[in-house]
Amino acid sequence: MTTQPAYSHDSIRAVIWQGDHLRLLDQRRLPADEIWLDCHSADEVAAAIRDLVVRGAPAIGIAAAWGVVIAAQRDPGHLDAALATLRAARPTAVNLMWALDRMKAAIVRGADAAALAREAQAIQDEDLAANRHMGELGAALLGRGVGVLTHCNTGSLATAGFGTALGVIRAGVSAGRIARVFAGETRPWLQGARLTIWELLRDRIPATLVADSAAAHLMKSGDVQWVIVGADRIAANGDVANKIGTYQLAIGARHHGVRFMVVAPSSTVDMSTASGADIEIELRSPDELLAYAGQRTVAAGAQAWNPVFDVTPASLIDAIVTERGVVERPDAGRMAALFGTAR
Ligand SMILES: CSC[C@H]1O[C@H](OP(=O)(O)O)[C@H](O)[C@@H]1O
Repeated sequence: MTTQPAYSHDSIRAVIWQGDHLRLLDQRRLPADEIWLDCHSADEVAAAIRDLVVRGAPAIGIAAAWGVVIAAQRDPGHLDAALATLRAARPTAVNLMWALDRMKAAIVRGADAAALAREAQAIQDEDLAANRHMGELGAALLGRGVGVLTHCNTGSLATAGFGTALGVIRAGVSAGRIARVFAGETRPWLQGARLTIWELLRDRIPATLVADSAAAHLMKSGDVQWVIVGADRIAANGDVANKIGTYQLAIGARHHGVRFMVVAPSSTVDMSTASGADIEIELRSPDELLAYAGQRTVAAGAQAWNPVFDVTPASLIDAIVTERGVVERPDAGRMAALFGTAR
């Protein structure tokens, strides 16, 4: 008798091509409401990326690729303008630029709207396959019965499905390697509290929410052996830009002897960026900090600084897991051995 896992793994699809427009699960409204937003132009797709209707590095690259298809169907004379608008939507996640470069290369080869749709579908399908493979590779590193802490949301909502760091967690739970999952709430936008917990509950994977500020205390307790996170851009020397708060998790992990894993497809690796110092960090509106659920929580007149990513130096990372393989103790030489010297 085979035992079926109690979880469905990747039943969530947040980016759905409808043949002539793009349907996005509105991540601003989760978990309270499951509302879909239809985009009928590249401008609408760019706005959806900018406003975090769709977010997560691979997912915004996939959405942007479909945005190019919409432009090719409706306004083929202005494809360069559509590419530029989509490219400007968010600055840090390199998957966006990677996907648009790939669509641009297809345009240069003479692709029509139908051929561009095949390219966008390939980008989406390859991401799902990469996630499944990374899940196996990452889970194999874990040991047995471990506790893990993750940050932000790196699951089906952030990708074509299954997820990057959350894919490793799904695979690790399936294989019986993970005993406990903790998710940081991920202030200020609460991707961990709102999205990761929602995804894990749908898969019937028990998870415990912790305040971001509880992470060091949790590591000290001994309940966590691995921190597992995603990435928005990985530089040639192995430095990793990821959701704000990742850097302090890596510092805490090293201090407490907790291992630190980054999981991302090769589309997140940017060998043309030498180090994390060269990565543009997105600054978002102070209002994301000054208000909560639409209600102002900070005294009028206060200022706020809201960088939404930080850079974890390669020296604090034990393993970078990609679909091409694992880079342990990453540095420029080990990265070049797997990814070459430039993309
Ligand atoms: C699967 S990568 C997800 C990645 O994207 C997040 O950022 P955001 O929610 O602002 O798009 C975060 O950095 C995650 O690690």
